Amino acid sequence: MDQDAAAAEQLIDLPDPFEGKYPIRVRGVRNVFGDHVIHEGLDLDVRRGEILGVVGGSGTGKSVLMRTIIGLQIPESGEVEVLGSSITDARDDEDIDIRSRWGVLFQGGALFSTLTVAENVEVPLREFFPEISDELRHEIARYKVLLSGLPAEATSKYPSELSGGMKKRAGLARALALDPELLFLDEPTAGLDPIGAAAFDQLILKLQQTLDLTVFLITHDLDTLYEICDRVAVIADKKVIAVGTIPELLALDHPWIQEYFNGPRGRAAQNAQERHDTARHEATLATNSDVGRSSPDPEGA
Ligand SMILES: Nc1ncnc2c1ncn2[C@@H]1O[C@H](COP(=O)(O)OP(=O)(O)OP(=O)(O)O)[C@@H](O)[C@H]1O
Repeated sequence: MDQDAAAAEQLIDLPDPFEGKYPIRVRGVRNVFGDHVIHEGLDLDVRRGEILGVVGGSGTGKSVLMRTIIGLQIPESGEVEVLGSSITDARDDEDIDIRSRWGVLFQGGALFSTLTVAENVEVPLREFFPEISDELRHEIARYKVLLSGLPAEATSKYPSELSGGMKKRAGLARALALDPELLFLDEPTAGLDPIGAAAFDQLILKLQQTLDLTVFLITHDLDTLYEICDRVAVIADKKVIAVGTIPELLALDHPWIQEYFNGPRGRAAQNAQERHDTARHEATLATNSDVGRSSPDPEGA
């Protein structure tokens, strides 16, 4: 090999500088438990500022993938890069630095049962910012609880005193404690009634827009996918077999994708979404025509 070719190969081998477009990049991940292969050659890019829904049949490895991305599961091979830093190669201090830039809502909330809601929210603040005063830490926790849609009284309640929906909101408040750039949500609407689930969807959407979050959202909830996800990643056959908008996925002829989105529940969610879109459109038209009626006539007629 001549010198130029060797130099070119070296350049190609250099890692891409992090330009912020893909805060999460997963390449060739293989996860195995015993002789059970969960992921084989799994790739995924998550775009900055999107809500990415992650779907797949039960046991296909959605939670294992999330745990791999946040460094709780070490893959047998492959690479995971978050915010430009390798998770798979991270030294301890780097790892801690990156951990403070994401928030996680685990299935079931994973709240400490012996701590109040506010104390739960304070846990990451104590860990990453031990220098801040008690007063400021209490104030931040209270603010995050309110931001998550809980009443102020909830701060002093214990998890056992909360409904399922309130527990999710408390878990969300804790996930938001450090003003994260990335939010990981594992089945956030599971176990909520349809009204509670829809409200939680809207809360996630509002927070994502207000706080400029990138959201990795594992769900089985078709309404959530239609209502708030920008794109959806489908896990099947041990890898991400497709990523795209729902119309893009519907154009694929993979049997699981077709059954999922075009089965009875998928069609019901699609119809519900169409009805919502029509209602929103009509409401916008009605508001605009009201505004038109009450506005002064620009021509002075
Ligand atoms: N620590 C572990 N040890 C052994 N097996 C595990 C471990 N964690 C997960 N698994 C197995 O890996 C597979 C994928 O699990 P995972 O929880 O990621 O599935 P999932 O797609 O999130 O499923 P669900 O939709 O039902 O929550 C399952 O068969 C599970 O039993």
